[in-house]
Amino acid sequence: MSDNPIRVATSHALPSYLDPHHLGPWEIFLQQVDRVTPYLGNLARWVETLKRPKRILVVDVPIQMDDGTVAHFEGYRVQHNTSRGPGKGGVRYHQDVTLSEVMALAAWMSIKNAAVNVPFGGAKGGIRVDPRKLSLPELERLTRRYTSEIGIIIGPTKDIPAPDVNTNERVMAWMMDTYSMNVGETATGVVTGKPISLGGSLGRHEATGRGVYTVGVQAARRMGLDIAGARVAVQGFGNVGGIAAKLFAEAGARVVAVQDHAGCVYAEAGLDVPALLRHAKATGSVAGFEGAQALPREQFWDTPCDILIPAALEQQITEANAHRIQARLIIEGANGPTTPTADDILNERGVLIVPDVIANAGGVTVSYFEWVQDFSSFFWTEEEINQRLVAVMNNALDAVWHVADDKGVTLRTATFIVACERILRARDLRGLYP
Ligand SMILES: NC(=O)C1=CN([C@@H]2O[C@H](COP(=O)(O)OP(=O)(O)OC[C@H]3O[C@@H](n4cnc5c(N)ncnc54)[C@H](O)[C@@H]3O)[C@@H](O)[C@H]2O)C=CC1
Ligand SMILES: O=C(O)CCC(=O)C(=O)O
Repeated sequence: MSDNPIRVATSHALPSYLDPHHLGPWEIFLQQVDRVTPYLGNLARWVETLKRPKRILVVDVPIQMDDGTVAHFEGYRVQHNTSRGPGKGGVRYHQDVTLSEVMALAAWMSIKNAAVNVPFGGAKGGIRVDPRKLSLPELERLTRRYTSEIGIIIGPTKDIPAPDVNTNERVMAWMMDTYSMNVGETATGVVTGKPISLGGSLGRHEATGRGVYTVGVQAARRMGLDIAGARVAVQGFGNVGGIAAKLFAEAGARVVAVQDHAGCVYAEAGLDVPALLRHAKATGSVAGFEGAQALPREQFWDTPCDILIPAALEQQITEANAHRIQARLIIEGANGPTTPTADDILNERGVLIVPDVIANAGGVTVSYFEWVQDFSSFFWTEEEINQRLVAVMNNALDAVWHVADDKGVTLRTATFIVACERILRARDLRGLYP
């Protein structure tokens, strides 16, 4: 950190574009920053930087529907912080997406990218739409129009989108194609999570779930919890939850409960995860899976288990259900699944939480590998990717574990300490103009 005595005026006022009564996940992020501030030393003078996204773009996305009418959707791209490199983070399609939610998701990307030390800032995007209600051509038109609208701020060296909830390789291919058409050259590096034949990376599809599994195994080992035979409950059975469940089952764990948006299934002896994945792919949900007991969705939180993996949406573990959770270890596959109050309850109960900003960083880590491969046009084997991924995840977890032990804080606060120091040191070194 420089000794230059820059004085930064601080103001705790919320940005005027937010409704103070409906801050949602952004409020959680602000509380997490407040918790870490006392540990930041002189860098704390820059902390307000984290409480204000660098850039916010809200776009109208009009498309022609199949019946000839024109529908308008609200889209967002938020670049939270770019002190350490271009913005990086996924794009979510969901009917409940809001600006404050995308702000929080972008901010968690800044923390996550710094925690695993990939050279990116944090960004995130979203469209307020229920994609299940669109036909495939409507979804393509929506994606292409959205990409054109945010095209003024994204780019391979500016901000690089990727998949998130309800987006996938196909959506990334459309985004890449639209951006490329608009700039007049094929720009594979503008998005990651692409199909392999379009500059995608081997291992990216599985990377987030593999990262969740990798840190889960490490954390379990440190707690003396055997993965073989451990009971695992998973909320969300998409890209992250589905693959994490598969890897835990392959390692001999019993995946006893899975809940998704439409149902919850339970089997004390362990679910047949490959069969459940086939069922969910064919029907769109785990609901109706034969060979398992159907539970009311809310009962998911009471299921006897050793490891809980929330891998759906934010604010799922709250003060209302934190007391009911029976797991000893929670590995956050989702972004922001635990509210700060629930965090405190679980910590007091001795439940170990591997926070989202480490646990689900495997996806962006392999996105970084994809971006590097696209720039060099030289592609690595899946074995190389997975080895590098496991090394990054293990090193990051080791580092934050050490900080947590050293300072007597939770893994979440330790991860925020490591990440905020990296971001704010970069900010400090860059200085202000003039
Ligand atoms: N895809 C990726 O590479 C990464 C995703 N994440 C996070 O992981 C979480 C899941 O993302 P993906 O697996 O990619 O999404 P996805 O769209 O592939 O799957 C989402 C899953 O969550 C379920 N779900 C949705 N609403 C639910 C609800 N109210 N209750 C229970 N289940 C519900 C869906 O049924 C589906 O099974 C999100 O928080 C996302 O931000 C984090 C890092 C990277
Ligand atoms: O792969 C990426 O760039 C970001 C994935 C993402 O959105 C996330 O980690 O939450």
